[in-house]
Amino acid sequence: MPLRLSLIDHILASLNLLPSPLFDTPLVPGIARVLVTACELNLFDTLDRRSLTLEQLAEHLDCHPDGLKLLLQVLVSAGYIRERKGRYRNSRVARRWLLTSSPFSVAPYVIHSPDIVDIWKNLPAAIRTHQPAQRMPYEEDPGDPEVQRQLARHYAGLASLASVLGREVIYKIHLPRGACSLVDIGGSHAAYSAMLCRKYPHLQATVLDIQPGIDAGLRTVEQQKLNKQIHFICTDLLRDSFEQQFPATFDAALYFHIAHLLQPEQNRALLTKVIAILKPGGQIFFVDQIPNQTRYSRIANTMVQLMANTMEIVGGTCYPFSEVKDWLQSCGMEQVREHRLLTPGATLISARKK
Ligand SMILES: C[S@@+](CC[C@H](N)C(=O)[O-])C[C@H]1O[C@@H](n2cnc3c(N)ncnc32)[C@H](O)[C@@H]1O
Repeated sequence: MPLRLSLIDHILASLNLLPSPLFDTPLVPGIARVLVTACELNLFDTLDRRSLTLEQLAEHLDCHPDGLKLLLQVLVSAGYIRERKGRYRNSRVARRWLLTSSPFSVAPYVIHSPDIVDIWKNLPAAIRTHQPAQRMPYEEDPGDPEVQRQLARHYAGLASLASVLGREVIYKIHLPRGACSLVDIGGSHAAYSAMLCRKYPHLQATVLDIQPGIDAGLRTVEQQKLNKQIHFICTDLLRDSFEQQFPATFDAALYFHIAHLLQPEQNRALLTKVIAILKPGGQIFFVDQIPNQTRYSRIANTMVQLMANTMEIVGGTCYPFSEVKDWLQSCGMEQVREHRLLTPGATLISARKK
């Protein structure tokens, strides 16, 4: 965790004797920038399974030792690096969450996070006007090399998030016996489809997305050798008709992290199209940041609140369970259930077509 308070810090802060707002800024954004820099330098992978002296590490990373030492001091204070007798090694947190070799690595999401921070420069405008202050990255010109780099960071970040959240979500998804077809709405990197295809080896998944998302998904499919099970269709979810393209034959649909991008009427319209291509008895699985889900996790609530602020800037928001349930029921779904997840900030909702 970036801010690790000592007992004395904690007591003084709870007595309101410390200027706590100065921890939130500039201290936390400063630690965040240090962490992003360390990931971009590949510092944690360089320390994988070994400890190095400052000079050795500086040589590997092509850095000046005096500059690197300042970065390392913050990483040690923040708990990402340990230092003993002049040698540096990864902490437990870094080994589990930041190493490329770890199945739980969120390093690509850390590297993508400055793109999210950049959106927040438009927060005052969005708060004042309650209108989108900038476009979603998907609406930018995909031919622009800077947009291509940003989207590549975005999809890599989302795929790494899937490696953490996906295990829990996929464990909770139970497809009916004999289910063989899945449609993954805006599934891009295809990481969730890939996990479900491994859980259900007879499943055929169809991922619908724009071309840059599909390019990310094709890399997943190639790495995991799932090209016989996962297929892609380039489509505009909002504008294109589904029924002409697909017969109503899907056993299940994933609607993961799509709702927060859209306005309520757009969600209703898209869900209507998705549900129309499900078989009777077919299931939809919906994952998103749902407000007010937990009283016990302040982190989870703050993450959802920040996501709602971020989405407000680009024309979306986070929706409560009652609203999602209403959309699903009005589109002909029943048995709408929410499933709490341990991973903070996400909720799974499932429903069945009548
Ligand atoms: C927030 S991402 C979610 C990706 C994935 N489902 C997940 O949970 O990680 C939203 C996805 O919707 C796709 N998308 C956004 N607008 C779209 C549109 N109009 N047509 C097709 N795909 C779209 C994006 O490319 C992206 O893959």
